[in-house]
Amino acid sequence: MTIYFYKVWQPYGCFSNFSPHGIYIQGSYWPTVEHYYQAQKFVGSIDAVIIPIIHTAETPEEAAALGRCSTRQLRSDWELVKTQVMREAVLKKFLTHAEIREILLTTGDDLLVENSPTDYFWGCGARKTGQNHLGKILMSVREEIRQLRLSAVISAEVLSE
Ligand SMILES: Nc1nc(O)c(N)c(N[C@@H]2O[C@H](COP(=O)(O)O)[C@@H](O)[C@H]2O)n1
Repeated sequence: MTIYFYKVWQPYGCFSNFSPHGIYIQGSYWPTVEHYYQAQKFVGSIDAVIIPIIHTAETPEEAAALGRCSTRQLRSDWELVKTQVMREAVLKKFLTHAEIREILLTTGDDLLVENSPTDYFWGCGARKTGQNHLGKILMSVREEIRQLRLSAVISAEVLSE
C-alpha cells in the first residue's frame, strides 16, 4: 500500500516536517524539523545572521519562507549535505516522540510518499514523478528504529538469561 501525507492536519500529518514535534539537536532545541532544516541552509554562509531569526520563527511556514528567500546566499555545500541534514533531524524527531514513532512503525512496509503538489525533490510533485526524498528518509528511519528495537530486545533477553 502507498501512504500519502503532506499537510499536518491531513492523515499521517505527523510525517510532515511542519508537525509540532520539537527536536534537541547539536546543542539547541528547535520547535520543528522544518525550523532546523531551513536554518542549516545558512551555516557558514555570509547570510548566517538569518539563523537565529529562523530559529525563533513563530511557525514552520514562517521558517520555510525565511529559508526560501532567493536573495540570501546558501552555504556552498548545501546541495551535497541537505539530504543528510534532513535525515538526522527526522531520525531525531522519531526517536524523541514515542507516539509518532508508533504511528511510523504501524505503517509496516508501506510506501511513504510526501504528496507535495510542487516539490519534485522532497515529494512526488503534481505528476507523481518526483524523487520523494522525504518519504525515502522516513522509510529508512523506520527501518533503523526497527533494528534498534530488535537489538534492545535481544540485549534484554541476553541479560535475563
Ligand atoms: N510549503 C510546504 N508546506 C508543507 O506543509 C510542506 N510539508 C512542505 N514540504 C517541505 O518543504 C521543505 C523543503 O523546503 P525547500 O524547498 O528545500 O526550502 C521540506 O521539509 C518538505 O518536506 N512545503
